[in-house]
Amino acid sequence: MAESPEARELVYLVTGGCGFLGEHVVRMLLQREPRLLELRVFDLHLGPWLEELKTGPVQVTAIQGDVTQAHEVAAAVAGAHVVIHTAGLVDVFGRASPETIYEVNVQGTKNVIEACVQTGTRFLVYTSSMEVVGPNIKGHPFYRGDEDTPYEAAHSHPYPCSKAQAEQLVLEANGREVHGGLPLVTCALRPTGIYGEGHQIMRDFYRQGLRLGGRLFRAIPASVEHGRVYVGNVAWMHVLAARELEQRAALMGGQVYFCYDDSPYKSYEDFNMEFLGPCGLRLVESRLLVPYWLLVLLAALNALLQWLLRPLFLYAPLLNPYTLAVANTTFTVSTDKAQRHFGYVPLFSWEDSRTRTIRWVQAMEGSAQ
Ligand SMILES: NC(=O)c1ccc[n+]([C@@H]2O[C@H](COP(=O)([O-])OP(=O)(O)OC[C@H]3O[C@@H](n4cnc5c(N)ncnc54)[C@H](O)[C@@H]3O)[C@@H](O)[C@H]2O)c1
Ligand SMILES: CC(C)CCC[C@@H](C)[C@H]1CC[C@H]2[C@@H]3[C@H](O)C=C4C[C@@H](O)CC[C@]4(C)[C@H]3CC[C@]12C
Repeated sequence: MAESPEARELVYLVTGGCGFLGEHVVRMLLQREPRLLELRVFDLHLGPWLEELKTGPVQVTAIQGDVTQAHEVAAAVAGAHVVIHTAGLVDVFGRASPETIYEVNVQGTKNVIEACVQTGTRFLVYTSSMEVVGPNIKGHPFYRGDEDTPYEAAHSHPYPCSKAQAEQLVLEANGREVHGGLPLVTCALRPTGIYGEGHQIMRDFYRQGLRLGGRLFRAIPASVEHGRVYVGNVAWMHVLAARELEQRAALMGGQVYFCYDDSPYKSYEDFNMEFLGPCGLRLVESRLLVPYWLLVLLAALNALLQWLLRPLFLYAPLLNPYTLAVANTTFTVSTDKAQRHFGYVPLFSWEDSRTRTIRWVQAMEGSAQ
């Protein structure tokens, strides 16, 4: 006898659903959550691509809203079974003020939690970050660690500080009584550096390489490992975690999970070359040309210029003391906690992830291909 299709009855809300990760989560939910009845996509800026999703069997509701506005969040959350909170201000380049970063990342997360409590939504998955742990300001390496590896998480930059505070709020909210009397169940997912279709920084590196005549110059020693994870696998992990939170509330509630897959351990630049190489760029060894002390000096100069020029215009290059420290400190994870707790196995192999990302770079406007 053919299996009867599962009833469509669940309402999901994805905050930040039009961002790099958010779009992948939205598309993954539509493909892989058969019980979905309505999908609410909440974002400050709605993408035109949402329109094409509105013709399928799931009701896709686009909500233009701001997570810092408690009433807008509460209205969007009301009646949802599950919230996946990916909205955030990802800024390590000094584009936004520290106050704005806290307002969006911390106050925004408080608003999401309070909305769940007030309206009776029981399941909340939060997109945290590896940066909640490190690299720390002391530059200590974190070499293929897991969720229990001891590490001194000392931060000073507003972005990791805000993500750490928000994650803490989400974990503390686990077990709170929501409207209707049942407990809230929360968990936090911590991606390392996400890559894949739509990754703005990969786009920036590619364009920079084209401007430099097809070359990029190595700044970070090849021996420094930087954790990377494919966006499709991060999205899949969110979908699975959200699905399993109800059945495995006692095990998963209040837990953190690193996001991982089979992407190889490499330096930030060598990893990028896995995609940019096949698209015509090459990485020039430049250790003698650009010694590390010069990079530190350039990064400090960029920070000074940013401060001096701020009254006139925003100068926010990729290289600053913080990004240099992150790129130059080994931080990689090796864990199977998500598999043990909720059956996560990467949906995309490394080969798939690589091929998809290369195709996306090749399709970019102005591509060398
Ligand atoms: N990109 C990475 O490598 C990475 C790694 C680890 C964790 N994360 C986390 O993943 C999440 C998504 O990151 P991303 O890389 O997709 O960033 P992104 O900037 O592409 O997406 C963030 C989305 O949030 C929305 N947003 C921002 N402020 C908002 C507000 N006030 N109200 C409503 N929506 C708002 C933006 O419009 C955007 O669509 C973030 O929480 C980030 O901290 C990202
Ligand atoms: C030294 C320069 C030549 C290279 C600069 C690269 C730099 C812009 C990159 C390196 C590492 C990147 C971060 C890392 O992948 C992880 C995260 C966590 C996530 O929560 C937000 C993005 C962030 C901070 C990446 C930003 C870009 C970084 C610093």
